[in-house]
Amino acid sequence: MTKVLVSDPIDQAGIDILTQVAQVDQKVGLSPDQLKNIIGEYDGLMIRSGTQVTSDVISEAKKLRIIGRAGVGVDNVDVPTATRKGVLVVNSPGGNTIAAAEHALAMMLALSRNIPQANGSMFAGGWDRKKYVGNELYKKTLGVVGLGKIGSHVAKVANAMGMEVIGFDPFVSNERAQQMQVRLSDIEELFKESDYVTLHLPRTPETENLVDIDLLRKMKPTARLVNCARGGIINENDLANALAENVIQGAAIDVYAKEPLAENSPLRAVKKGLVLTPHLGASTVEAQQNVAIDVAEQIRDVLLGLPARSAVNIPGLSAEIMDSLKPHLKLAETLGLLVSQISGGQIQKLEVRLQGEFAQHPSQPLVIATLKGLLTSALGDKINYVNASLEAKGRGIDVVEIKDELCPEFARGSLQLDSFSDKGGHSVSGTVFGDGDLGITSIDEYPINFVPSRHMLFTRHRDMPGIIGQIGSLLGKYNVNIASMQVGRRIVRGEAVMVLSIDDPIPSELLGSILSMQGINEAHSVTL
Ligand SMILES: NC(=O)C1=CN([C@@H]2O[C@H](COP(=O)(O)OP(=O)(O)OC[C@H]3O[C@@H](n4cnc5c(N)ncnc54)[C@H](O)[C@@H]3O)[C@@H](O)[C@H]2O)C=CC1
Ligand SMILES: O=C(O)CCC(=O)C(=O)O
Repeated sequence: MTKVLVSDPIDQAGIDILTQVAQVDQKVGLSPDQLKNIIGEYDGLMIRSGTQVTSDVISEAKKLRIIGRAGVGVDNVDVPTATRKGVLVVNSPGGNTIAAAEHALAMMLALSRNIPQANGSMFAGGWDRKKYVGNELYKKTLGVVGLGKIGSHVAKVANAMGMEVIGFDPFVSNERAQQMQVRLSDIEELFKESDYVTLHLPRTPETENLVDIDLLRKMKPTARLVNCARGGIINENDLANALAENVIQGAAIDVYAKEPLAENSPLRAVKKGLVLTPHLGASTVEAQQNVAIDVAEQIRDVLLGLPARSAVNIPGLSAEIMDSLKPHLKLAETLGLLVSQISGGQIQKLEVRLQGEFAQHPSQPLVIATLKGLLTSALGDKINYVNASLEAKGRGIDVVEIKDELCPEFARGSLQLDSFSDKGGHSVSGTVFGDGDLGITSIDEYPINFVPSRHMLFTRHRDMPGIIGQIGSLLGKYNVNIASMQVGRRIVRGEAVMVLSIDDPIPSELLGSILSMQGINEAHSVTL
């Protein structure tokens, strides 16, 4: 029975999708040890930001295939460990964009008009109109740090509200910034010039403590800072001190270095100018439905053997790409399997030659599929699209990609793998026909033409009368049925290759007998 654990509160729409394919256990609030103890039972795990999926947890997983994060940030998942274990990590990159952007805008407005303070005072019996005079956003300068999905929506709304928007994002071009009506600046200038600064970048080793007391001191004393991105980007002690010393006028914070925020956090002791929310950026009914559906559908698909839309740890391999490249990926995997089984040694280098149509597609998925095929004989079902590149790297396989847009021989181009091992080199190539069928078109540069089948016998032998008949008789003796045969050679009576499609695998004793025949240079049993 396929089982999925849901360990954070997830909208029912997502649970309904998961129950189409799995038994769904909802266990919210598990301690790290409790999660470790039960994770072994599950094929899928669905979380929000509350569950810490540490390397210890992933190490205890026995059959986990997918971790689905109903949201954007995957900083609560040890993605490198998941990748090493071949566990797919998926998220919902766009499901809560609007919710998070609107929360940041709400925080700016709440700060400018003292709404939380005025509200508190009203419920305490007060009526203070002088104390809570605020500022308008109109004509003020907003600095947006991180101009991705959320940052660009904030910029759009801010522009519409009459703000001047400047931005800092090292990965955004001037053209893109112009489209967003954002003037790019460096980070120090942005902090200096802005009346409001809002953060919309990920937490990474580079962005941790990015906003410290030095940067805060660059801000205007009237400036306000909003963080609805990730905790840890702002140094919380520095922010508390900056507010206490009137270095800046205010801040609104939704996310914290450690969540839930500790009771004795210096932020909780700040007396004025600070608005805090408990990581509510994505907490709208709409966003929670969006992310639950988006991620549950991906978990369902992966458990059914289909690709995921937003895989975090197989970049460049979206469901759309996998769908459009289906036969090409199948060919890449098949050639990888084939070359690994005829190589016979420890492969040290693999050249992946993409020609014609193959060179026009993104190469990364095709290379990953090749490596998956190449390592399947050694690793069985432990190898998949998630960990294939990492496993190949770990085994010291040097992968070289060669692209050639021309391919005069085959209308749809061709893919060739050249492997180099301690036992010498081998080469296989193939193509995809118009109807999506696969064809193997050469082995060790001998032209050949066959449709790959589950079991095959491959030989390199002297091209001389009687040798093929002898192999046929031996197969008959072992009751191995031949489905089809293909022979390729370059010189008459020189060396030739033969591929037999057979109905059953070749027993090792039979392979030994074939290898001991006169004129046989190599024989390999291949299973795809
Ligand atoms: N408070 C909440 O509940 C939510 C928080 N988030 C967080 O919001 C942040 C932004 O999310 P999205 O816009 O969806 O991501 P995104 O990936 O679309 O955009 C992030 C942007 O940050 C930029 N960036 C990366 N490093 C940078 C640096 N050192 N300086 C400046 N810019 C840098 C990237 O180039 C990218 O354009 C993420 O940290 C995400 O986890 C997202 C949803 C809800
Ligand atoms: O799941 C949540 O509520 C947090 C959302 C969030 O921070 C994210 O999507 O990155």
